[in-house]
Amino acid sequence: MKVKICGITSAEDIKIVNACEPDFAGFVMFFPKSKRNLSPETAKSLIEMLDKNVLSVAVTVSPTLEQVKTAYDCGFDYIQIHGEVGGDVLSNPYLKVIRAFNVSDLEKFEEYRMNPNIVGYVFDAHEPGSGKTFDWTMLENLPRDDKLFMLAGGLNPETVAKAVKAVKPDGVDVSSGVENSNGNGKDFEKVKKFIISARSEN
Ligand SMILES: O=C(O)c1ccccc1N[C@@H]1O[C@H](COP(=O)(O)O)[C@@H](O)[C@H]1O
Repeated sequence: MKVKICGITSAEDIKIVNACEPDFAGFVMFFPKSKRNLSPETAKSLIEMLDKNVLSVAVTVSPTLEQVKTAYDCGFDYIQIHGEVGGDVLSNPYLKVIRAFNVSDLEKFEEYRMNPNIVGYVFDAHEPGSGKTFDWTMLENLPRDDKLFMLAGGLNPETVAKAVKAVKPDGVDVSSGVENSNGNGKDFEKVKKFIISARSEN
C-alpha cells in the first residue's frame, strides 16, 4: 500500500515525513487560495531536505505548461493535477502526471487512461484539501490498470483502514486528517498512525 502525505509546508513537516517514510510527499503550488500554498523557492528548499526514499509531488490546480516547467526546475518527481488540464500540459516533457478527479468529473476517466504521461490517479472529494470525503461506491466500476489508483478525501488515521478494505486502492493520500490541532502543520503521531494503519491492511 502506497501512502502520500500531502500539504507539507515547513521544515518541521519534512522532519516528520522523513521519520515516518511515506512513499510520496505532496506540496501545494500555484494555488494561492490554499493555506498550504508554497512559492517555488520554498518548495525547492523543502524538497532538498526530503529523504531520498520519499518521492515529491507538486500538487496543482489547472497549471499552465510554464508552471509545470517551474515545478520540474524545483526538483519535483511528479505533478498532481486537479481541475482543468490542457493537451500541452498532459503531454508535457517535464514531469509525469498524477491526475486528480473529483466526484463530478469521473466521466473524463476513460479519456486519460491511454495517456502514457499519466502514471496515476487520485480520487478526491469535490473540494480538494477540505478534509471532506465522498461516496466510495462511485469508484466500484472503474477499471484498474497499471497506473497507480489512489484514494483521497477526508481520510484520517481512524478511517484509513476501513477505506483500504472497502476500495482496495493501490495507495491512500491525506492532508487535513494528519494536521496538528492548529491546522498549520503535520502532527507526528497522526502521520505515523495513518501510515501504520494504511499499510496494515495490505
Ligand atoms: O490541500 C490543499 O489545499 C489542496 C489545494 C489544491 C489542490 C489539492 C489540495 N489538496 C489535496 O486534496 C487531497 C485530499 O486532501 P484531504 O486529506 O481531504 O485534506 C490531497 O491529495 C491533497 O493534496
